[in-house]
Amino acid sequence: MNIKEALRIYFIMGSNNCGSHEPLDVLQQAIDGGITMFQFREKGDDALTGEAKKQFARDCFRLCKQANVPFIVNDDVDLAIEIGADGVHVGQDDLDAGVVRQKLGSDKIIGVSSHTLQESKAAIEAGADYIGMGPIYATTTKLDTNPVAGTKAIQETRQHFAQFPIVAIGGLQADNFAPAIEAGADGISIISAIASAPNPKEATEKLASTMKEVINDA
Ligand SMILES: Nc1nc(C(F)(F)F)ncc1COP(=O)(O)OP(=O)(O)O
Ligand SMILES: [Mg+2]
Repeated sequence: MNIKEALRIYFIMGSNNCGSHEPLDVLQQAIDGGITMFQFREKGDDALTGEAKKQFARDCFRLCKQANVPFIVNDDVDLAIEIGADGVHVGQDDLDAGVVRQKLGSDKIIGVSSHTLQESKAAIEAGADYIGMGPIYATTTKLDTNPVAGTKAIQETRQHFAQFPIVAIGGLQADNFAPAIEAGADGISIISAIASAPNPKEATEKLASTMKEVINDA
């Protein structure tokens, strides 16, 4: 699979990001709207735990598998292994990427959050397949996020690693993500712009059509 293409419209969701919508319906609409990868991120207030979390993960994975959308699990490496997910995303405070690679093997996708060139270098050396960089803009989705970073860290990492897959994250919407791509990101990670949209399918279609224009201009 081409990781850079998978990163184009990378939807991240948990059951507590969907407001009054039914989470599995939101995911199906996002798939129908053209997301290119999905991250199962069940954490924070009112997040599911235990067997309910596992079952929700299996249900999401089934929808992604039917559509050939890669399914990534956030933080929970054991859950990813148990259900046979396509990969894992870990942050700086989660399990070390090198340990994750040992547990998952070479054929799974490992994503790592990075905020600086130093963290990017470490993630790449540890065997990451992509890095998530941000937050580009202020976000209310992740309460313990780092300060707003803008696109500077993406530019710095891109200058040192011309081809390494980078996805931007943090407060991204159809009308504001272009600078992240122009700075060198291969794609965008989205939570609330899809999960909280009145029509998640149309919101995804808008992001995908805008991405086509931006990528062609970049
Ligand atoms: N979940 C993420 N996904 C991405 C992705 F690259 F996929 F866009 N980038 C960054 C994060 C943030 O990861 P982390 O710092 O561990 O916080 P949390 O576990 O609360 O998400
Ligand atoms: Mg994490």
